[in-house]
Amino acid sequence: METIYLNKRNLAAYQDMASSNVLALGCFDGLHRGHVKVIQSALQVAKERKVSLSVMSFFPHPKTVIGGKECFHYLMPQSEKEKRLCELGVDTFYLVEFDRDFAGLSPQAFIKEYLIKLGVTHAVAGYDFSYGSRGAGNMETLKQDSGDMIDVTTVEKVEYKGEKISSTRIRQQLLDGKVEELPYLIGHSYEIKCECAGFVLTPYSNYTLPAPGRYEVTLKNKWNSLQTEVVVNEKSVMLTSKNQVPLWLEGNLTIVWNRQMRTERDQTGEVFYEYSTNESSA
Ligand SMILES: Cc1cc2nc3c(=O)[nH]c(=O)nc-3n(C[C@H](O)[C@H](O)[C@H](O)COP(=O)(O)O)c2cc1C
Ligand SMILES: Nc1ncnc2c1ncn2[C@@H]1O[C@H](COP(=O)(O)OP(=O)(O)OP(=O)(O)O)[C@@H](O)[C@H]1O
Repeated sequence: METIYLNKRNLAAYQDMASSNVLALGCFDGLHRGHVKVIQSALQVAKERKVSLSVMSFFPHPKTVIGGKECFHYLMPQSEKEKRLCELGVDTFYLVEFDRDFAGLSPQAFIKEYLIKLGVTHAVAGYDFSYGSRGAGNMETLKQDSGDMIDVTTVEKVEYKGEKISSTRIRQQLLDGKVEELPYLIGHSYEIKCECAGFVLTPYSNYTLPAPGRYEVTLKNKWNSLQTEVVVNEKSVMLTSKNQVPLWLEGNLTIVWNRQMRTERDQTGEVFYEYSTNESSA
């Protein structure tokens, strides 16, 4: 998979090199089940049409530019998104620089300069995708904005428990410490890559830590895995003292968040921990 960091300065050069492709559109932070459905739908169209599959995403997240949100909780760094998109069969990943100039493009200008001139013949996105200044363009206007040059597939809402699966919902679940339910939203447990030194696990940037508390997790690298307990503080994760720390834990690790543990007190007032029981099923 080729990743192209696209901006107004290099756009013309990539337009010159463009060939026919199917494009999936959106931010895709966390690559949850709704996102995967969009990309799989686009892959199917690309196979039918025998053309390549592209994904166009925006960085930084539009909400940080439009909404002025300085502290934004990303679910995954771009490097992780690239890895997952490659596994999903994407040939070209356009990461467009989202700045105020870009946000001000009219819907028609965006479709012409960033889709038609980049060889897009079919666009795929979810039912709620929007584009162009003030988010005025949507899935109903896309074909018309392209002067009928681009066909459109709209993916219907993917839900869990009657509500849309969204990156916002996943962020909220993490901030509430409810990691047990995330496999139903993401398709697998939430994972964070980190650096382990002694008892301290320091997450790399652009992940969202679950709320402070105690969790049952799986720690893994390429060769080993260990089911254990950790305590989350403001910015770091600590192995609990009862852990025997095997040597292989030092260095790069992935934390797989399995479930939060509840704090309980026995009759003498002594604190102990139990697995939370509010697990849900699909
Ligand atoms: C060219 C362009 C201009 C945009 N301008 C705005 C804007 O002015 N206001 C806004 O809220 N969102 C704007 N957006 C962001 C979209 O509303 C939307 O968040 C983005 O296309 C990503 O889609 P997604 O949120 O479905 O992933 C713009 C998007 C594009 C592609
Ligand atoms: N649950 C869903 N069902 C179908 N399509 C979806 C779903 N969630 C997102 N999409 C589509 O996936 C693409 C990426 O969407 P986006 O990054 O805005 O995800 P999101 O989960 O809605 O994010 P946020 O909560 O930050 O708005 C868009 O085309 C969007 O319409």
